[in-house]
Amino acid sequence: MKSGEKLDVGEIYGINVLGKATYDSPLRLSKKRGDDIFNFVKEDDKILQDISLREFKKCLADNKEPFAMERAGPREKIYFNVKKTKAAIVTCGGLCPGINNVIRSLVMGLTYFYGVKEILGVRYGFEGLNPAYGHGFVDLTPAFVKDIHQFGGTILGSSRGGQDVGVMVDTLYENGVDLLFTIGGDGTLKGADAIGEEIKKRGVDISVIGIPKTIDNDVNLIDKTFGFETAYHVANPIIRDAHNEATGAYNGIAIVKLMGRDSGFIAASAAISMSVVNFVLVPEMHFELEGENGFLEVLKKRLDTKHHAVIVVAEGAGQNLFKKDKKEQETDASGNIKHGDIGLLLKTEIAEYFKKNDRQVTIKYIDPSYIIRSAPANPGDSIFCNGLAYHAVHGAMTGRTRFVVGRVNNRYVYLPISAVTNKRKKINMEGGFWYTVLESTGQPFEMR
Ligand SMILES: Nc1ncnc2c1ncn2[C@@H]1O[C@H](COP(=O)(O)OP(=O)(O)OP(=O)(O)O)[C@@H](O)[C@H]1O
Ligand SMILES: O=P(O)(O)OC[C@H]1O[C@](O)(CO)[C@@H](O)[C@@H]1O
Ligand SMILES: [Mg+2]
Repeated sequence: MKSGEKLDVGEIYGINVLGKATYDSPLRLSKKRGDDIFNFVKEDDKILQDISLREFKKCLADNKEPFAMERAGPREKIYFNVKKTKAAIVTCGGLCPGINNVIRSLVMGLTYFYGVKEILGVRYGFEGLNPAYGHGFVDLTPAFVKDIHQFGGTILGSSRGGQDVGVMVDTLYENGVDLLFTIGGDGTLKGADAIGEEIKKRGVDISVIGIPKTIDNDVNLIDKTFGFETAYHVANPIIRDAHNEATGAYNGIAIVKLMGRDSGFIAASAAISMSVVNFVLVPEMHFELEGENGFLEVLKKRLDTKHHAVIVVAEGAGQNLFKKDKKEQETDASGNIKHGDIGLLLKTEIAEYFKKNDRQVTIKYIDPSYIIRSAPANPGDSIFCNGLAYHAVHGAMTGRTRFVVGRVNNRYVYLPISAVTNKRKKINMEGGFWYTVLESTGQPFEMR
C-alpha cells in the first residue's frame, strides 16, 4: 500500500447507543491540547487490540484496518438529561474484592460529576429485580457509601440463579431507571446483555452497563478483571507458609488449592508471586497421575533430590481424573459446572502412591477457599475499581448501552458485552505467562 492511501475501514467493536447524544456535558473539560486541562475524549479515539508491529504490518499489507476499540472517558455531548436521570446498581455472582469500591465510585461519579440525584441499590443480584422476592431497594447516596470501600463483600448482597428477563425489565421501567450498572462475571454480563436486548425490543431508553468482576480473571479480551490481583495477593503469604510446612518435615509435601473454576490465573499468579512453588496445576493443562512421565513420578524425583515440594492447584484442574459421566455433572443455580475436589484427590493419591513405594512422606493440605475472595481490595485493585467505575459513568451518560468497561493494553476502553462473553479467557499454554510459571517452578512442560 502506498503512503497517503486510506485504509479500508476494518472491523471495530461497535457499541450500541440509545440515540444521538445532544446535551452538553456538565463537565468543564477542554477541547484543545496544551492548556493543562484534561480533554474530552473524541468519538474517533480508538485503541488497538494487538499492539505488535508484525500484526500491524500484516493489516497494512492486507489493506485492512486493525481491530480497535473505543477509548473510554468523558464525551463532550451526553444523551441523558442529568436533571431527570435515575440509576440502579446490581451485583451478581460470587464475591470478589473491590465490589464495594466500584459501588462507591459509581455513586460518587454519578452524583458529583453529572448531578444524578437518585441511585437505587438492587439487593441480592438479579433476584432484586424480581419483586416476587420482596428484597426492595436501598437508596445509594454519597453519605451512605462513603466508607464501604474499607470492607470486602458487597453491601448490596449477591445471588446466582436465573431470573425472568421480562420481569426484570418491567421492574426497571416501572421504577423509572435510566441506567443499570451490573457488576459481575461472565454470567452477569450475559444476563445484562439479555436485559439490554429486551429493552431494545421494547424500544425504551435504558442503558445497560457491565463492569467485569471475577477473581478468576476469565473475561475475554480485557487485561484483567478487578479483584483478581487482591485474590492472588491474599494467597501469596499462604503459599509462603505452606512452604514452611513442606520444609519442616523430611519429604514434606504441601498442597494449596486455590479458586479458579475454568481458568488457572489465580494459581499461576500466586505461584509466581511467591516463587517457592514447585508445581502449578491448572484447568488449561492436561496431566496424568500415573505413568513414567506422570505427575506422581515427577514428584518422586523432586523429593529424591530436595526432600520437600510445594504444589499449587487450581480447583478446576485435573477434572479428567474423576472419570465422571456427563449426566452425573452437577451444576450450581446459574448452571456453572461443579468440579470434583482435585485438592483432596491429589492428597489421597499422593499418600497412596508413596505408601506403595515404601517412602515416608508428610502431606499438609491447605484450602484457603473463600478467604481469597472475601477480603477488601488491595491498593492496586482499589485504583483499578475507581477507574472502571468512573469510566463506566462517563460511557453510560452518553447513551451507550450493552457495553463493558475494561482495560486493554493498559488503557480504559468500551467493548460490546457480547465481545467479552463469547469466549472464556484462559491461560495460553504457549504464551509467555505460562512459560514464566514453568521457569519459576522448574516443572516439566508435560506430565503425562
Ligand atoms: N445467559 C444468561 N442470560 C441471563 N442471565 C444469566 C445468563 N447467564 C447467567 N445469568 C445470570 O447472571 C447471574 C450471575 O451469574 P453467575 O452465577 O454465573 O456468576 P458470574 O456473574 O459469572 O460471576 P462469577 O465470576 O462469580 O461466576 C445469575 O443470576 C445468572 O442466572
Ligand atoms: O461457591 P460459590 O460462591 O458459588 O462460588 C465458587 C466459584 O466462584 C468463583 O470464585 C468465581 O467467582 C470461582 O473461582 C469458584 O469456583
Ligand atoms: Mg461465572
